[in-house]
Parts: sequence; C-alpha cells; structure tokens
Amino acid sequence: MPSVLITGATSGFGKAAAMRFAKAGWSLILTGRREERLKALESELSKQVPVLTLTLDVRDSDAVTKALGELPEQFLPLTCLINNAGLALAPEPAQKVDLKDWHTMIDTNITGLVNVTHAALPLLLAQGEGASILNLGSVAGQWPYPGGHVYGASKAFVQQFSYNLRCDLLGTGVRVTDLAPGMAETEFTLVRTKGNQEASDALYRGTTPLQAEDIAEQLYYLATLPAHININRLEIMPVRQAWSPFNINRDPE
Ligand SMILES: NC(=O)C1=CN([C@@H]2O[C@H](COP(=O)(O)OP(=O)(O)OC[C@H]3O[C@@H](n4cnc5c(N)ncnc54)[C@H](OP(=O)(O)O)[C@@H]3O)[C@@H](O)[C@H]2O)C=CC1
Ligand SMILES: O=CCS(=O)(=O)O
Repeated sequence: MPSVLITGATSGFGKAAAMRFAKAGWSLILTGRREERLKALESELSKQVPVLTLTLDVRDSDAVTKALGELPEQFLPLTCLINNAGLALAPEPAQKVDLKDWHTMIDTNITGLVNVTHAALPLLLAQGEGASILNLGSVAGQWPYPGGHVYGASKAFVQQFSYNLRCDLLGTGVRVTDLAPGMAETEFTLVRTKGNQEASDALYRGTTPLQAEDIAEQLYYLATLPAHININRLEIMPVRQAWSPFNINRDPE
C-alpha cells in the first residue's frame, strides 16, 4: 500500500489531499499543529485506510527529525511527501510590515519545508522509483505583486530548491515537483489577514477561485504519474485570474 506524508493537513489543500489519497487507498501520515483537527480527520479517514497523525510544528527541526525517524514500519517506505504547510502574512507594503511576520514566513515556508524534506529523504530513497516530493510553491514565487515581499520570495525558494533537489536525486527515481497554484479559496487569506473574515470573503466574492479539491486532484495526479515522468513545475490559476500591466509612478499633472 503506498503511503503519503502531508504537512498542513488540518485545512485547505492538505486536508483535501488527505481525503483524495484516502479515497485511492493510500496510507496517510498527517501533520499540523491543531491536534483536534488532526484527530477529527483521523477518526473519519481511518475507516478507509491506515492513518497516523503527528501534531508537529514544521519549524521545530528536532521534533520533525524525531517524529519522522520513528515512523511505524507499516507506513514505510514513503511513496510521497507533500510539503504543503505554509502561510502568507502581512499583505501591506514591505515598509509597513512587522519584522516578526517576515521571520514567521521564512521559518515556516523555507526552514520548515527544508526540515521536513531532510528528515523524509531517506524514507523516500528507500522507495526510490515512483516516489515523489510535491512542494507547494505559488504563482507568487514567479510573479511579483504589491504586498508579496517575503511570501513571494519564500515561494521562489521553493521553486529553486525543488529544481536543485532534482539534480541531486537524479538516478534515485525520486521525483520532485514545484506545484504553484494561484488564487485558491481556503483559510489562506484568513491567516494572511490575521483573522479578518470580511477581507477573506471579499477577496473570493464575485469570482471563481480554485478550490482545495482542485489542488488535491493535481497532487494525486502528480503522485501517480508513470514512474519515468517528472513534472518539474505545474502552475495553475483559476480562469478568472491573470496578470496585470506594470505599475508606473508618474509626476502629478
Ligand atoms: N490558498 C492559496 O491561494 C494558495 C496557497 N498556496 C500554498 O499552499 C499551502 C497550503 O495553503 P492553504 O491550504 O491555502 O492554506 P490553509 O491556511 O488553509 O492551510 C495551511 C496549513 O498549513 C499548516 N501550517 C501552517 N503553519 C504551520 C507550521 N508552522 N507547522 C505545521 N503546519 C503549519 C496549517 O496547519 P496548523 O495551523 O494546524 O498548523 C494548515 O493545515 C501553503 O504553503 C500556501 O502558501 C499556494 C498558492 C495559492
Ligand atoms: O500563494 C497564494 C496565491 S497568491 O495570493 O499569491 O495569488
């Protein structure tokens, strides 16, 4: 039975992915900080497949290394790692941001992702051919926008780290993909605005954003491609999102 480790399974893409992989009969290792949500998911999905939940902050490298070093045999070797845990904070301009918010994004989206990848690599190498690392990047990693500052830069790291991992994993059979979604309706904007439900609702109102299930479907597709195929980067936007022209700062008339 193939197994998948999903970080950030308590919400959004991670939770939808847990459901999608369970439907296909995969064993699940689900992580997040909110234990009660993990337990609820476990009691629902363990009727279908083996489920292990780990209450874990990806920023804590010792805890990550310990937890992944002690996985029960039943879940090994690991077929797929979904590095999904992440967040954006501080939508305001860089010059108005609290430095702590930049650190939180770097610690989660970069250091956390690296912590989990480092601990999971031996488990994926034990699988070899057909194994995958699916990293949640973002359109923000490729395309700049106002208020993107460290969030976009952290996702650019995810892209380049994914590509560089591919170089080192050549010959091992382990695949790496940077999956880069655009606007998707999850708790993402609620987190970004520090709990402003109105702002979150306003962003998604009157349009058709991606849904968590859309991304879960892509994750499942990537994880089950024939073993000789590696999609390096998959960028997905809703049809109703596109780029804007450059902004120009002009003198007053
Ligand atoms: N929604 C969007 O528009 C897009 C999102 N993304 C990326 O997709 C990923 C998932 O986002 P999405 O599902 O939308 O957002 P959600 O806020 O719905 O989910 C984020 C998940 O990350 C977990 N998480 C956050 N910080 C930590 C931490 N320190 N340790 C462990 N888990 C953590 C949360 O769990 P808990 O709080 O329980 O720890 C939660 O399960 C993120 O990396 C995001 O940057 C990329 C492109 C578009
Ligand atoms: O990563 C999230 C999508 S966006 O807010 O940068 O468009």
